[in-house]
Amino acid sequence: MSALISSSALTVHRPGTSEPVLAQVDFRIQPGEIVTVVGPNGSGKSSLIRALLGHMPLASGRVVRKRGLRIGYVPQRVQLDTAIPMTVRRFLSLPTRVTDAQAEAALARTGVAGLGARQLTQLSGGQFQRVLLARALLSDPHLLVLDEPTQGLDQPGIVAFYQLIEEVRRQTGAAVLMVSHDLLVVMRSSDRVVCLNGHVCCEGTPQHVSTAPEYRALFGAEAQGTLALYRHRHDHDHDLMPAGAHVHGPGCGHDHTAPRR
Ligand SMILES: Nc1ncnc2c1ncn2[C@@H]1O[C@H](COP(=O)(O)OP(=O)(O)OP(=O)(O)O)[C@@H](O)[C@H]1O
Repeated sequence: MSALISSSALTVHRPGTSEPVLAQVDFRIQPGEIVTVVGPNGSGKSSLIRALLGHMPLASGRVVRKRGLRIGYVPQRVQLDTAIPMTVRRFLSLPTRVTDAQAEAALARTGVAGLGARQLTQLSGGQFQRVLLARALLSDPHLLVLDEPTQGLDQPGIVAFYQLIEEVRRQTGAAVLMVSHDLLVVMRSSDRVVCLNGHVCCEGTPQHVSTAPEYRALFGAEAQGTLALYRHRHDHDHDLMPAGAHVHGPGCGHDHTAPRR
């Protein structure tokens, strides 16, 4: 299966800096995959997204986007000019005009049906994120790209938004590339995680990344929480079997050094 976007040895500089913001990044995302990029502030996550989308020049390396690739992009920040009133319906027709039926269907799909007449400035943070997602879906994308889509949401709002992303993937088959700081939710919802700090520190399944020393060094105490998630995702019960006698199911791979439940 050919990748939707791939990069090899991608290196980018920011204006006025001599050190690369990102160095030698090899990356790929396949159709239907959910890939999340994590990393500390300033580690180059947004730069990677922008370079992959062709929104910033490469210092060296290569990016290949599949021919005819349709991308739905939800940027990290949207500047709303509060002096210019704009309804959700009108916003959905920017930059490409859509019919009322298309607009309403997109809002329904992201759980904000009936908000078309509302002013953008009157939406809650969670509603606004869903409207942004609805707009990104209007182009029927092969790939959804979301840069910190849950910023400013509370924990239930974050969980609900990720559930929505998984639902959208199920319904549309679109791949999803995300930047996120919500480590626990990321680990539950992604197929693959890329841990970045100017270069790729580690990558792989959430289970692999959460146990990688590089990830634990970067995220410290927070990493313990995601590790615990896997230590408790056993496929058998220790209490029912004598010590050492249990059998692992495929992919269980839990840590025997962890305290037993
Ligand atoms: N417009 C810009 N001009 C110059 N340097 C920039 C610009 N935008 C970002 N940088 C620098 O590039 C580096 C990487 O920034 P980037 O926004 O890619 O990181 P990030 O991992 O997405 O950070 P965050 O988690 O804080 O959003 C940082 O050192 C930042 O200061």
